[in-house]
Amino acid sequence: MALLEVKKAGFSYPTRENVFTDISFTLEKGEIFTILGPNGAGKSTLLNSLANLTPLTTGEILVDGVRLDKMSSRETAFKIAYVPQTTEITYGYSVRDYIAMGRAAHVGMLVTPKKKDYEIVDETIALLGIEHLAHRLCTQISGGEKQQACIARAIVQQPEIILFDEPTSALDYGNQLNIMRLIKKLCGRDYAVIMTTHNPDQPILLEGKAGILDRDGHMITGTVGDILSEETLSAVYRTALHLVYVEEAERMACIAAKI
Ligand SMILES: Nc1ncnc2c1ncn2[C@@H]1O[C@H](COP(=O)(O)OP(=O)(O)OP(=O)(O)O)[C@@H](O)[C@H]1O
Repeated sequence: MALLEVKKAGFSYPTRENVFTDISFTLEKGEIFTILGPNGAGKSTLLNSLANLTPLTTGEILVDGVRLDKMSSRETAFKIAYVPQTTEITYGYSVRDYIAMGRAAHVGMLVTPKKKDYEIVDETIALLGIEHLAHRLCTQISGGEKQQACIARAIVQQPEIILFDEPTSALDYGNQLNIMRLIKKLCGRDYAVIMTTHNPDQPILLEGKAGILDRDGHMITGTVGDILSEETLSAVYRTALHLVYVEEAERMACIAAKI
């Protein structure tokens, strides 16, 4: 039995039918699934369903063989953590206390985290290299720094699957690559990761599985090597793109044609 099984998943909003249809894939511990697709294709909508926030219209999602829509929010929190695209942190918590809130499913909603919980929080702060932010107020940090705090909060939840919605959208280039390295490290620690991105180089760097969602709500899935082609990427982004092997970087790269 797979850790995550998505079977013929489909979703419609009352005002927007078939945002995605007939999506199927599986994910095991330690695997990464990167979702690409143009603006408005339905990537965040799919993640919302995978996070058990919005139920599918058709099909089903199973986690360890249990239907996700039958799980309570606490049961879901033990299995799945979600890092949404934007999080408004309006209260004046310190970054360390905000991250500690990720322990809620373990300690109880209104219970103060214990020493052991703060040890997990501090380990995660060190893992992300954001010690300098720990005692700053969430209301006084930048967008990219908030994104890093949200990622840390998801990790301390100690789920089995982490969903990242464009986790690098607010980050400088160095920190984008740090998050890619962190995601690889998380997979090495047996977390399964699903993330969306607008950067086709990211699935190439991460390897593993990928899905390309098109404007009609259809998704092709497979290994990165199998499904990322110049034809598919150029069609999805409606622009000429090349996949070239870069000797110095020892990898393929997605390069836009001259503009
Ligand atoms: N609450 C809603 N009600 C109706 N339609 C919605 C709602 N939220 C999103 N949509 C529409 O559903 C489609 C998919 O939106 P979604 O945010 O999932 O796309 P996305 O692939 O994540 O886009 P982006 O890359 O721009 O973040 C879009 O056409 C969007 O306008």
